[in-house]
Parts: sequence; C-alpha cells; structure tokens
Amino acid sequence: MVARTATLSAGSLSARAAGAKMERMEPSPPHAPGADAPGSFSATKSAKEQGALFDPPEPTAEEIAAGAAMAWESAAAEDRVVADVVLNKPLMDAYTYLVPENLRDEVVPGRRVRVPFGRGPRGGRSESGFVVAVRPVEEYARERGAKPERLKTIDRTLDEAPLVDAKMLALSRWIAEYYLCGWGQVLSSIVPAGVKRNAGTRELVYYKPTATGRAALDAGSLTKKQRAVMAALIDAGEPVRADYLAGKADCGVGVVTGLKHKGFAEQVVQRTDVTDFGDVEIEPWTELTATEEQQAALDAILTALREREYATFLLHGVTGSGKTEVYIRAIKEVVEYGRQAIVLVPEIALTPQTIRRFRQRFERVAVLHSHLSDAERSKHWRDIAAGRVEVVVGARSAIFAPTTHLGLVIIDEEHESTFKQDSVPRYHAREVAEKRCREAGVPLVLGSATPTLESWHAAQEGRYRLLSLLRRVGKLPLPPVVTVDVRNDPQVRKGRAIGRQLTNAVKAALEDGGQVILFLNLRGFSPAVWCRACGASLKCPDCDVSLTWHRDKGRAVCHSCDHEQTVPRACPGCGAHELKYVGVGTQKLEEEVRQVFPEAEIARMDSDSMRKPGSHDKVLTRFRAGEIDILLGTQMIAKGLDFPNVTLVGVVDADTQLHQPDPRAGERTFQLIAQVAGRTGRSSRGGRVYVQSSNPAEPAIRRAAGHDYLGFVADELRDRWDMSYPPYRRLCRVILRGPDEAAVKRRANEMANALAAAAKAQNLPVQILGPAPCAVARLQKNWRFHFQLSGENPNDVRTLWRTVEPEFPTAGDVDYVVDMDPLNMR
Ligand SMILES: Nc1ncnc2c1ncn2[C@@H]1O[C@H](COP(=O)(O)OP(=O)(O)OP(=O)(O)O)[C@@H](O)[C@H]1O
Ligand SMILES: [Zn+2]
Repeated sequence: MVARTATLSAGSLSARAAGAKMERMEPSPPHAPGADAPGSFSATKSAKEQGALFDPPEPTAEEIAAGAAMAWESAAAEDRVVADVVLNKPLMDAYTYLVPENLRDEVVPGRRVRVPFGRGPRGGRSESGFVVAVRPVEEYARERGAKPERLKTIDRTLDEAPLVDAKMLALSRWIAEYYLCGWGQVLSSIVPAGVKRNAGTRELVYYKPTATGRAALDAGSLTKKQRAVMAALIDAGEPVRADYLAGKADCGVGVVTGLKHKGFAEQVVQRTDVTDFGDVEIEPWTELTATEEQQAALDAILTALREREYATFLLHGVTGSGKTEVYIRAIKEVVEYGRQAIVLVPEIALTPQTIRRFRQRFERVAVLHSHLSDAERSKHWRDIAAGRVEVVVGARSAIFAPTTHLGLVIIDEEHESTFKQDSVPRYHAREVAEKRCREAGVPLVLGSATPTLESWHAAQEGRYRLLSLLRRVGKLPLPPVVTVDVRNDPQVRKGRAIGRQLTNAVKAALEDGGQVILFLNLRGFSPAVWCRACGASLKCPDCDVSLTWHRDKGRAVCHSCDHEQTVPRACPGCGAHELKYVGVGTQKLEEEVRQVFPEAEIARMDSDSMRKPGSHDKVLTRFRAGEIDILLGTQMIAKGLDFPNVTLVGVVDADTQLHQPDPRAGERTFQLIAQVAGRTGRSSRGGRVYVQSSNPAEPAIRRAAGHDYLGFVADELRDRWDMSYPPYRRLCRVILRGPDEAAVKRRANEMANALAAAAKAQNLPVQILGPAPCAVARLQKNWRFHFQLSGENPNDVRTLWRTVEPEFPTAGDVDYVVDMDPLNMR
C-alpha cells in the first residue's frame, strides 16, 4: 500500500510503516483485470479496472462530450467524494468507489460497506469491505489520471457505525504490510464475527408521546383506556415499550398501537443488549507488601507510565517470583488515570483462577476467551469501546480490544508460541502490541520466567528494558531438581513410564500429605504402532505422521488431521503379524499410576479428557481443595498453576520436544522443564523435581535442572548465531502444498529461483534457504515443500517478497502460504 491510497485516516503511517524501500515498488506491476490473485503492491485500483471485461461498451466521443463529461463536471461541482475500500482478500490494494450522495454522511473510514466487485455486466459479485479512506473525487482523478465516472458506486453501508477507529485502521494496515497479507484480511479477522453481526443486540420498538397526543389528552378527547396509556407514556419521561404501557394502563397493547395510528404516539427503534452476565463470587483481598524486587520493577514501569512514554519492559521473573502482583499494581495506576489496560495470557491460562485474581482487584474486567458466544464477545467489545471496562484479560486476539484510552499492555508468559496466530494474518501478539503501544505512547510489559531468545536479545541490545525478579516471594528457594538417566532404569527398561527413583519420590510425597504433578507432553495411549518385523510404524494415510493409539476409543488417531482408524492385524508394509504399541502417552501413564498408587486420587488433564468447557476448571478446583493427590497431564498443567501443597513434580519424559526437527527444540525443552518445575516449592512445605531423560547431558535439560536461564541463553544464542538463525536473522517461510508432489516441488523451485535472482538483481542481502520437503512432508493429502527467506533486516525480506509475489498467483493445484517470523516449522 502506498501513501496515496490512505489520505484521511491512515495517511500518517504510510511511509514509516512501509519503510522507505517499499516506495520503490511503484509504479504498480500489471494486474489481471478482475482476477482475485494475490495483490500487487500497487496503488489503488478503480473498481472498473478490475471488472472491466464485461462492462457496457465504451461511450462514444459524443456521448462523453454530452453525458459522461457532464457527469464528471457535475460530480466535481457537487463536491463528490470517493471511498477506498479493502476487501477480505490477499490484496494490499484498496479499491476506489464513488460514494452516492445519499450515503455521504454514512461512508466514513472504519465502516463496512457492500460494493460490487469483479467482472460481470452488473459489476460482478457483491462483497463487503472496510472503508479505509474517503477523499474528494478530484484528488482521485488527479492522482490516477482517470475519469471518476468510470468508478463503480458503493451499494450500501453495513453496521450502524464504524467498527474500527483510525488507530485500528492504521494498526491493521501495518499488520498487513508486516505479515505480508491483505489489509482487508486483517480487518475482517480482528473484528469478531459477533460484532459484525451485532450479535447479542436486538432492535426493540419503544413509544413516546407526540405533541398532538399531549394536546388530545389535555383536551379530554381520548377514551378512558387511551387516557391511561397516554398518561403512562408522559409519566415515563423516556421512550417505553408497549407491553410496559399496557401493564401500566391495564389494557391490551392494541390501545398503544391505536394511539400510534392516530398520531398521538410515535415509535422509536433502539438497539439493546440482550445478554446479561452473572457476577462471579470474589473472595476479599488483603494487600500484600511488595518485595524489594517487585517494587523496583514496578517503579520502572510507573515512571514510564507517568511520563506517557512508550517502552517495552522484559520482566524476567523466576517461577513464583510474583510477576502478577507487579502487573496488577501497574494496572491500578493506569485505572486511576481513567485509562485501560490489556493483559494477554495464553489461552490455557485463562482459568477462573487467573480471572479471579483480576476480578478481586478491579471492578470492571472483561475476559475474552475462546468459549465466549458471539453475543458475549460482541457485548464485551461494545463495553470496551464505550470505555466501560478497566481491564481486558484475554488470549492473543485481545490485543485488538477497542479500548478508548489505552494505558498499558501486559503479555504474561511471553514465551508461549500461541501468541503467534497460525492462520492469516499470521501475526505475533508481541509485535502487534509493540506497535500499538508505540503509537499510543504507553508501556508494554512482557513477563516470563523463560523469555524467548528474541526478547532476551532485544533486552541485551537495549531495545527492551530488562527488569529482573531473581528470587521467589517469601524467600522461598527454587526447588532442587534431580535429573534421572532412565537408560539404566530397570522399570523403564521393562516399558514402564515411571522409573524407580520417581516412583519412590511419589510414594514419599504422598505419605507426607503432599500433592504430585506428573507431566508428559504426549496425549493418547501409545504414540506409535510399530512393526517388530520391518521396523515401520503405522502412518496416517493422508499425512506423513505416525498414528497414536487411543485405547479408550480402540482406534489409531492422527494428531495432525484427526483421521481415525482401526489397527490392522498385519503390518501394511510387510504383512507380518508383529504390530506392537510402543511408547507412553498420558492415557497409559494414567493407567500405570493407578496400578502403582491404587490408594491415590488421580486426575488426567489433556485435550482428550478436557473436551467439555469448564472441565479444566473443575479439576483445578478439586486439586486446590486437596481432593486430588496426583494430577497428570500435558502442557495444560505445566504453566501458571500456583498450588502451595504440590511438593513433587515429575517430568516423565524430558526428551519429547528435543527430537523435533525444529531449531527451537532446545529452547522449548528448556522452557517446558523450567515452567513445570516451577509448579512446586511454592510454600514453606518445599518441593522437589524429578526429570526423567535419556539425554541428561543435553544442555537444555542440564540448564533447566540447574535453574540456569542465563547459562542456557548464553549457549543457545551462540548456537543461533552460528546457525544464522533468529534472533540474529529474520525469516519468512513459504510453504507450498498440493496433491501432486512433483508439481509442488517444481513450483517451489521456480519461486525460490525467482526470489534468488531478484535478490541478486536488486542487491538485497536476503538468502533463500531451500526449497526442501517440510518436516511433515505430507499433510491432509497434500504434499508440502518449503523454503525460507533469511535476512538481517525484516524490511529487506518483505521488500524482496513483495517485488516477486505478483509473479506467483496461486494457480492450479499448488497453493502456498507465507509466514513472516515463523514459529511453527513443521
Ligand atoms: N509481595 C508478596 N507478598 C506475599 N505474597 C506474594 C507477593 N507477591 C506475590 N505473592 C504470592 O506469590 C505467589 C506467586 O505469585 P505469582 O503467581 O504472581 O508468581 P509468578 O511470578 O507469576 O509465577 P509463575 O511464573 O510461576 O506463574 C502467589 O500466590 C501470589 O499471591
Ligand atoms: Zn493425518
């Protein structure tokens, strides 16, 4: 998008956001008329241009002289305007439409409209899009050298008011540029569906008296019932419903409509919320005295707040160091100023426990989680936009909450990869938050016990300000961690999940009245079905993924596409009757734990056992109440939980992440172990951790066992530098997919070659890595290849992609996606 499209609303950001290099891309490359191909990075197009093919014949010279030119002149004379509209398509372009006179006041930036789009005698299909700018028709004519009478006209406006403000328009445009997708795609993704449909509201009809009605009452010309209704209507002092009046006057609603027909009362239509939220029960709160470290961190944040200054703080606080208390106190101050705070947490941390912590301390908290109905979400959105909310707590997309006076953004557990969206727009909430806070001039706080290397590096470079909480609250020590090498464990060698040392530790903890958390990041019963004869494992027919045995269902399941099947008697590869279930998932672990500790109350928490909304909370509540002795599960139990009576944590298999074909495998392993280890030793009862591994010398495991984040990042940063990997380089991953392996491969090669050639021609320091088959080479019947663009400067990477992109329309059977700053490497 170049500067000239956005004049009224988003004009200010163009050059800065796009980066000076983007400007080089003008003039726009040719664009097929009417094609929905990925957009060129060009200027605005007229709707006529993109749909010109079957439009009525060109007017003759006379016609132009007599009619069209007249229209143009009169258009100018009438001071007409055009609107730039972005559609939900992978296009950076906005399309320009004439604004009909009757919609002049309604068509404003941020509002949705319906417009004709594409080919066809009537101007093609009708599409909805967002107005991003409105400007005088002369400006369009001057800039495009085109005649505005060739423009198509906006059909109608949608919604009752703009759905996004100028700031959100600017932010969404920045996201489109940064993440290489369409502006309209970003807008339609960040405004919740319920808001677009106005879910949870209803148009209700109210009545109010007219002057003639009042006069008629005074003149005594009404029947008894009419008088009673009229009196009630005047008494009410505001528009009221017919059934209310009927009740007051003790008559039927027919009397009310009768008054309306006579002109004595008139109707008013108002939109009203129909949702109602019950209050949650809140325990009273006793103030804590901040620790010295907490106070120091808070002071730094408050200074930035008071000076209305943008800064990103990286709050590195070990598990149990009281990060949340720092957030809450900073928010207190923001709320006192009459501003709002947004707190992002990973979806699985959006438990009632977390929510209660905020509701205890603030009056008006909106919680945005994925189980909300459209109506609830839309109600929150309206409350936030009306300034009725102090604190917004939510998962990734809450970063788009339409706060009126944003004062602070907090991202808790900033290392969580769920802050990056896995579909278009593939944004990372941290980057978006940074941009939003910078524009608003407010601080951003990123908190974690195990910050990402990206954030740590930014702090080292001085782009973020580091705040450290190196000690736990109450001078509690971090729990001692024992790494158990399971290669020689007799029980593990027999196929059991829990080795001798961990078994004894669980026994001791239970005898002591403590509670136990057992962590295993593999769901299902056995993660593989393996043929003893040929060594192959049973694969999904549609994906290059081993099937996981789910004994409760009696089926083998693909965790990538959810394909399910029975297990054949004979190996499909060699025909031998030697298929065997290998490895341990959470279901098998549960069975084993029940056998070994028959007296203990046990609960399993993974996405299979927690399908019902609310079940997660139910288990955590029981665990807190001491009704569960052993809680076992996947990463669902690894984060954020604060249970003082947990005296033992067992990491059943520390190696599950280690073998992933992903350069962040070490980082993820470290983070998971450190996080889950942090669930114990959170009270004076103390606690210990057992980490079972077959690779105990692996740095990620060794460092996590030693609570040595600093040592880990030092090692890992060195490796990343050697590998030319983030945070030292910025990557953009292009994934191609299609049913024909050779075609996908050919296309990947063509694209990679074209990019390499363009990089050379333009002298852009960007390397092309690959192409190669993806780690999951086949997914849902599609073959997958990928390559990466790698550069030190993300602008170079984007510039290169945008220049070459128009050569790659998604055509035929090969489809592709572009992922800037990818986290998922599968
Ligand atoms: N200053 C304080 N005095 C007493 N208790 C505190 C103080 N600050 C926090 N706490 C308590 O300490 C416990 C741990 O705090 P919190 O959960 O915020 O830690 P955290 O840093 O977020 O840990 P994690 O990263 O493990 O989730 C909580 O129960 C909290 O109420
Ligand atoms: Zn599959």
